[in-house]
Amino acid sequence: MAAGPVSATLELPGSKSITNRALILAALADSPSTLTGTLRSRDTDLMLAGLSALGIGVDPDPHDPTRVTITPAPMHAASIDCGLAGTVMRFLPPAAALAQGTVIFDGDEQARNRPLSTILDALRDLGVVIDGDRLPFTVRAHGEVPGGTVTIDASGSSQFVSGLLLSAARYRDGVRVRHRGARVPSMPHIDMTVSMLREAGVAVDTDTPDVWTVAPATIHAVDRQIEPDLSNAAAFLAAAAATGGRVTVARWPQHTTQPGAEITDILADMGCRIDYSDGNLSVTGPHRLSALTRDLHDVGELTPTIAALCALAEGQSVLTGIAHLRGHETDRLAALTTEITGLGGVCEEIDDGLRITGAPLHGGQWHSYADHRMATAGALIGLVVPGVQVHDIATTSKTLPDFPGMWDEMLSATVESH
Ligand SMILES: O=C(O)C1=C[C@@H](OP(=O)(O)O)[C@@H](O)[C@H](O)C1
Ligand SMILES: C=C(OP(=O)(O)O)C(=O)O
Repeated sequence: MAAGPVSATLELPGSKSITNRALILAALADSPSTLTGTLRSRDTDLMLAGLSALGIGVDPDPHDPTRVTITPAPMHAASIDCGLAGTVMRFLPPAAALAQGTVIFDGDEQARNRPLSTILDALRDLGVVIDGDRLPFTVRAHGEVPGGTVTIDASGSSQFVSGLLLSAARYRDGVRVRHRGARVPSMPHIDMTVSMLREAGVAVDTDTPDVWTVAPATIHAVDRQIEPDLSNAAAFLAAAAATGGRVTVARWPQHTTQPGAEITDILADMGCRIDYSDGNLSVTGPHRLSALTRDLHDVGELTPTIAALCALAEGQSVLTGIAHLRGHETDRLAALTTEITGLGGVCEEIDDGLRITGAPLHGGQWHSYADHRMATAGALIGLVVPGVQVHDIATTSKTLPDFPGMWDEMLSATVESH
């Protein structure tokens, strides 16, 4: 529990989404790249380990592990652990298809349920030989991929499109991806992919909606400074919202492709005040949070944080556009419903989202389902509800290994300021 309204200033480590894109692009580039401020967490370390297993040079600075030099090299046979990371299981196979040899992919037991066949079928259509439709699967690579046009239904995950585009310039004929189906979620994450490809000198045609075309091209090395992870920042900003306190996140980018930036708009809708000055973003929580009715289709990964706040808000919230969260780290709609209800809250699953009505909550167990964002959502509720026990808080190491330390730091800064 927080001793009162939280009051803290924090620095967040690098963005998971930018780090894992930058690593793939650096591995496929024409010369070495140095990435500064990379996220070092389970998801990004699995990406580093996967690239290294394929033969790519991976050299963290011994004095600063967030500064990593990636040296492209011919890729060879390897065994790769994807853990539970969507960005590894969907971004690495298209790159591994350019190796010379057999590449075996596996991951956590729970990762075997995550949707994957869409991108594996797409790779088959582009000329890659793959055994299997989900983890574990094997890519039988022979150094070249023909490429071409492929039609997929990406309504289950934007990462199917991003994964194909990131390696497309290295395929013989490039790649044109056409989406056919219900709308693609997390579209800003695809825009992030396109923008990073363009920064690496790769032309991407996005003139036709739901069609992305990458011509064969050299991927140029880019030395990047990775921005702080704004989706991870969201949990800390939400702490200000939940307690009526004030949290400042330093180095908040003025312009960003990270969808997590939308948290400010969402918190403002719930009654928070947002201030931005000199690169610092501050959120001040209201006395009582207002309910929220919102389509979260573009920012699905913020859902656990927002749902936790809705459980604490006054009135009925309706979160829509997030049916695809059933294929995230866990079925997040079911998990949030079970855990919020377990603390006496009112939460029900609807077709494409959640309906949550603010109600007095009581203490109890909050299960994390190996999902980093479920764990942080439980911690958030535990700030204002006595006796909430979050199981397996260590699962936050997926994208923020020091979450428990940073959370404690935020709370101790709060006590000092009272
Ligand atoms: O490309 C990315 O970096 C991501 C895309 C989104 O995936 P979905 O489109 O599967 O939601 C997001 O939820 C995930 O956390 C990261
Ligand atoms: C959905 C998420 O992760 P992944 O990259 O594993 O899909 C997430 O971080 O909320």
